[in-house]
Parts: sequence; C-alpha cells; structure tokens
Amino acid sequence: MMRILVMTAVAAERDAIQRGLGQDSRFEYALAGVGIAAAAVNGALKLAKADYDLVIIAGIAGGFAGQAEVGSLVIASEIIAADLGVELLDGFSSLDELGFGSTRISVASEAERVTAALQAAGLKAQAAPVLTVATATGTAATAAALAARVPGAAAEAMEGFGIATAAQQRGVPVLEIRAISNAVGPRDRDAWRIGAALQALESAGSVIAEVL
Ligand SMILES: O=C(O)c1cccc(C(=O)CC[C@H]2O[C@@H](n3cnc4c(=O)[nH]cnc43)[C@H](O)[C@@H]2O)c1
Repeated sequence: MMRILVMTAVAAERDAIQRGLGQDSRFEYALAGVGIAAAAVNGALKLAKADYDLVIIAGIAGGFAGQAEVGSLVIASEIIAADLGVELLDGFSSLDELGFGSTRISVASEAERVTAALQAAGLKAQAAPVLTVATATGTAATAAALAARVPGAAAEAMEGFGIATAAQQRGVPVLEIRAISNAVGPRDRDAWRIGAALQALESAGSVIAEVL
C-alpha cells in the first residue's frame, strides 16, 4: 500500500483536502506552517520519521492574471523558488545563475495523470509552474516581474519549495496542488475567496483519491 504524506500550511487547508480524500489510510497529514522556512523544517522532520512514497503539498494560492482564475486548480508542473537569488539594479539573478544550486524542483510523474483526472471530472484545472515566494506579492510591479521571470507561472504560494526540498533530499517524489483564492498583485484581503478555494481543494481531493 502506498504511503502518502499530505502537507498544508494551515489546518483549514488540511481539513478541506482531507474531506475530499476521505477515510483512506494511504493518506497521512501534517502541517507545514506558513512560509518556506517552517515548511522545509516541518517537512524534513516528518519525512525523517517514516518512509513515504509520495508527498502532496496542498493549499490555497494566488493566481497570476490571465493564467489562473479564482476558484480554479493549479497542479505544479515544476516547483520554483522565484525570489531565491539576488536583486540587481536592473533585474534579478537566481541562485542557479549564481552557481549556488537550483531553484527548481521537478514533480512526480503522477502530476499529468492527476491533472487529466481533475479536468475529466469537470474541475477547472491546469498544470503549470507554481512559484514559492518568501514574501507574498502585494504590488502589480512585483506580479509583473515574477510573471516575466517565470513565463507561464500560474500560481504563487509560500511553502512548496521548502517541503519539496526536504522531500527531494530523501528521494521522495512530490506533487503540489493549489486552489486559487486571490489574484497575485495589489493586496486586497477582502477580495480573497478562501471559501471557494477550499471547496475546490476538497473537490480535488475526491478525484485524487480515485486516481492515485
Ligand atoms: O483565514 C482563513 O480562513 C484561511 C484559511 C486557509 C488559509 C489561509 C491562509 O491565509 C493561508 C496562507 C497561505 O496561502 C497561500 N497564499 C494564498 N494566496 C497567496 C498569495 O497571493 N501569495 C502567496 N501565498 C498565498 C500561502 O501559501 C500561505 O501560506 C487563511
């Protein structure tokens, strides 16, 4: 039997995906906390305690304009630490470009099958790069800079790369599934549709339980 670790930043996200996945003993749950540092540490601690076959990072996220609308789902085709590098007077240089490592982590082969199953179930879902940022975007300028830095990026959140780094170091494949609660850009907390995003996450869970 597969042993699958599902990590979310907060309890509301865990509860939503757990409702969808249902009573299925293949899935175990852990909270990552908010942000890349907490997520990396909590991911590493959890992964050191047991052997998992797969890690699913799940939660809500910001969606890039024209790429992912509120209430839709983004399945990471790649998990990218989009602000890990140095700011330059005329741009940004990533850790990769500096020769200090990689800011990109590949996802499990199941990503394509999961995306297809979500679409077949009638959910609005797509596979695209998901960015991990240390600071949630709050201006149109930053949103545009990130979109230009990673063409095709559909979502940004704050934990994926941390958990994925811990998983990668233990050789465990990862999936990241994000439900869009808000647009990436000028901060407007009143416009966040957390309920719709959590509902999408729950719906995704019931499909994922069938397809994995
Ligand atoms: O207030 C609530 O009820 C509630 C329920 C579930 C989750 C939250 C969060 O605030 C989770 C924070 C979490 O969300 C990700 N996120 C969402 N939108 C963005 C964004 O535009 N940019 C970056 N991250 C975003 C992120 O992963 C945070 O950890 C509240």
